[in-house]
Amino acid sequence: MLAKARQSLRAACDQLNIHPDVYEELKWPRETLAATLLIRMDDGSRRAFKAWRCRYNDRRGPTKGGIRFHPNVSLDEIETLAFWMTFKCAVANLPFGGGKGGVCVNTKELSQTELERLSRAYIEAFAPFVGPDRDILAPDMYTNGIVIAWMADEYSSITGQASPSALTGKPLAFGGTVGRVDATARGGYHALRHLEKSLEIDPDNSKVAIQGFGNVGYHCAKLLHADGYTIVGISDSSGGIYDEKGFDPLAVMQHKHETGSVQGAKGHGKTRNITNAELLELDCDVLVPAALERQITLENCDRIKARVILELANGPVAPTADRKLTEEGHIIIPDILANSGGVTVSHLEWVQNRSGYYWDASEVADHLKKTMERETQAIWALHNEMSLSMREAAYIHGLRRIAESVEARGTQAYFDGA
Ligand SMILES: NC(=O)c1ccc[n+]([C@@H]2O[C@H](COP(=O)([O-])OP(=O)(O)OC[C@H]3O[C@@H](n4cnc5c(N)ncnc54)[C@H](O)[C@@H]3O)[C@@H](O)[C@H]2O)c1
Repeated sequence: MLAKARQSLRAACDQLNIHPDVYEELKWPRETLAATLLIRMDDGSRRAFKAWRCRYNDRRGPTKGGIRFHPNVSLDEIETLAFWMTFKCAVANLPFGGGKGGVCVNTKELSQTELERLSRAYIEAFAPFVGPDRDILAPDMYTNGIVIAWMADEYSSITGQASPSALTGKPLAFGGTVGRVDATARGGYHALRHLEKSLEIDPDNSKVAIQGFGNVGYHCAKLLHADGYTIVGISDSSGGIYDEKGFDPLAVMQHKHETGSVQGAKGHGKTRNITNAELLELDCDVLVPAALERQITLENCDRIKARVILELANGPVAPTADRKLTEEGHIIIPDILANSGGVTVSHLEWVQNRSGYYWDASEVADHLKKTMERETQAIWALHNEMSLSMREAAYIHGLRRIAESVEARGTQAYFDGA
């Protein structure tokens, strides 16, 4: 994945005439640390888990990015996600570079106490890498507020002082910010709403399918449902559900809490169970991938019917599929814009922790809305002016900002006296 991301970067640098120093800086991560976490399990046995933390680029500020707990986590995935974070932070104009971390683990096989030991072991292994001015951690797939609280607690124990700003996504009582829980979904929602007119979307007559019903997918469903969109399809790791007449996301979440799956939840009409593959191919206006990367590939992109794809997951559309879908007229609101609301509010958490002054919900919400609208508008304008896909426009928008920060430190032209 990183090799592919690098190819797109090369193309964008060439197209924009960006100084070669910039590509040279961005083609590899600045540093990646690997560790093996050894955990004592509840039955007394020992288990080893592979873990990574990557700081991709810190020209615009300390690196920032989530930690993913998933059985398929790999070095390539972590470095690619850190690359995307670098651009995402630049797209949102935050004073951060990009980072990412992960542990190869199926959290469903761990007890809560084992999960706590694993979370603390992660920080123990990577503490020298981390810090409010170095690398700031956050939640990602299968790492929630309590995991971050254990990590923040461990980090404070190691450093011997309260350092809440080294991790964001903390619970409110532990220095978290209001508005973080649904920030990623809300950011994507603002991006979509801002484009509704341009894309000729009428919420009251639009059908939405959402893949993934965790933090991001659930809150997105709630926000769009409240605006009149009909949520016709929802899925999680165990499969999906479809109802032409739509679902109430709250009722589906209640069902998931009770049974562990969205399957079996009832909608407003004739509900049926579907597979995750079918969910992506549903007849709908807006498709929201909010689970894993590479869900839409060359293999299934011909069967995608949604005109608009709002990428709340990171990298859900493979590059080859992205090209094909774009040529066919689908509009893809790319991940580095669509899901940047999470890191935007994480930045506010970091600011509040550092200043010791906490904002109220409306201040956070206003800031998020303004940021999303401003950056969405800029990217939409670039997309139109330069006849680019929205993804290309978003990368170029971020790349320009990163390039400025690299060039501010001097390029070959400066040293040649040109
Ligand atoms: N949480 C954030 O603030 C944030 C920020 C930016 C991007 N993202 C991205 O959004 C995506 C979802 O993150 P989240 O925080 O909601 O995670 P989460 O762990 O809360 O939820 C993930 C959901 O995806 C489902 N899922 C897992 N495998 C699946 C599969 N094969 N098919 C369908 N569904 C599957 C799970 O059942 C769960 O409902 C990830 O790609 C993440 O990187 C999250």
